[in-house]
Amino acid sequence: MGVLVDGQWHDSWYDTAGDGRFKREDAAFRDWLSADGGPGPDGQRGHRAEAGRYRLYVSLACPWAHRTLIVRALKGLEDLLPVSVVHWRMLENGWTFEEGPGVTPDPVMGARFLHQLYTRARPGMNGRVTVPMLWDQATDSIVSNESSELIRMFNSAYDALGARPGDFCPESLRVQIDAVNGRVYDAVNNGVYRAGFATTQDAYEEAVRPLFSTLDWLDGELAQRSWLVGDRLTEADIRLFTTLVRFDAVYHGHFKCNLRRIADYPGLRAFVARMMAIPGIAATVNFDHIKRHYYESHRGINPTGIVPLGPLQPY
Ligand SMILES: N[C@@H](CCC(=O)N[C@@H](CS)C(=O)NCC(=O)O)C(=O)O
Repeated sequence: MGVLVDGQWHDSWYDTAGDGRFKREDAAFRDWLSADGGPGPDGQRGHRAEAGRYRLYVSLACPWAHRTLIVRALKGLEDLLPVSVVHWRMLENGWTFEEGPGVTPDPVMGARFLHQLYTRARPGMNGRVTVPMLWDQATDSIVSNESSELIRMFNSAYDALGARPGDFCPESLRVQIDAVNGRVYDAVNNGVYRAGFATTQDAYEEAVRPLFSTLDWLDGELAQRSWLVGDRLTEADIRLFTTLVRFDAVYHGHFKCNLRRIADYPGLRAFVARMMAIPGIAATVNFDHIKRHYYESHRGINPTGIVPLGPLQPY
């Protein structure tokens, strides 16, 4: 794990010095992919969607990258938007393309490390090298490395190029979707990381308590209806799912989020099963990469790198 400083790679762990709290850095690349190359909703620089022009870099372990893989699958973008998968283990060189089951080599520059693509796009780059990342082969640069924005782009950018119909963030539900996303992001998606990477007892408890009160609330909501917003699958469900599906396998043990398991919540458990049954979604879930990434990469939390055998049947 490391960070780029003036374009040079430095091996370093997250800085929680001071109050013991993990703080997530904002994504560095925030351009927009659109059908006509026009600007994004907040005036971001636009890139025109074209078949085969872009490449999505993901880790199958990463819940943020997983969002983008799900929207890609639901929208049927497999032939329009190729994917490169990094190795699950993220140590002193960050994400790599080391050979391994499910890992795909980088065709853009034969990179060994993902940080080489980041410095190719921005030679003096400062900041973290993260997945997901969308590469533009025409401009030889990065469009975006922010998953919440990438899934909104994929939702419509390829519609005129043969994407499967489907709107996972309809205008009429957007205010509700944003409200649920905000709550789920703070307490659940990022909450598990704030618990796992905390380096003081207070910082840990400050993350775990709202995490479980939010899971209690979500369980109640999903006991009454199938989806979080309206009566259809939306982006809010996809964003919740990628954390829940990892929860019992890694967050419960490795990140010490162990007041309850998702298997103990009838509403949440049924929700994960419902998501897994949607055609295309189960194929985006790789428990081998998920478990091995967390337990083998975070040596400060799990120094031996031993990967637990359970749970027997995650889903
Ligand atoms: N805001 C980003 C966060 C992405 C992120 O933190 N990805 C993790 C993997 S789960 C990563 O690449 N971490 C490497 C690092 O922080 O150095 C997004 O949602 O796209």
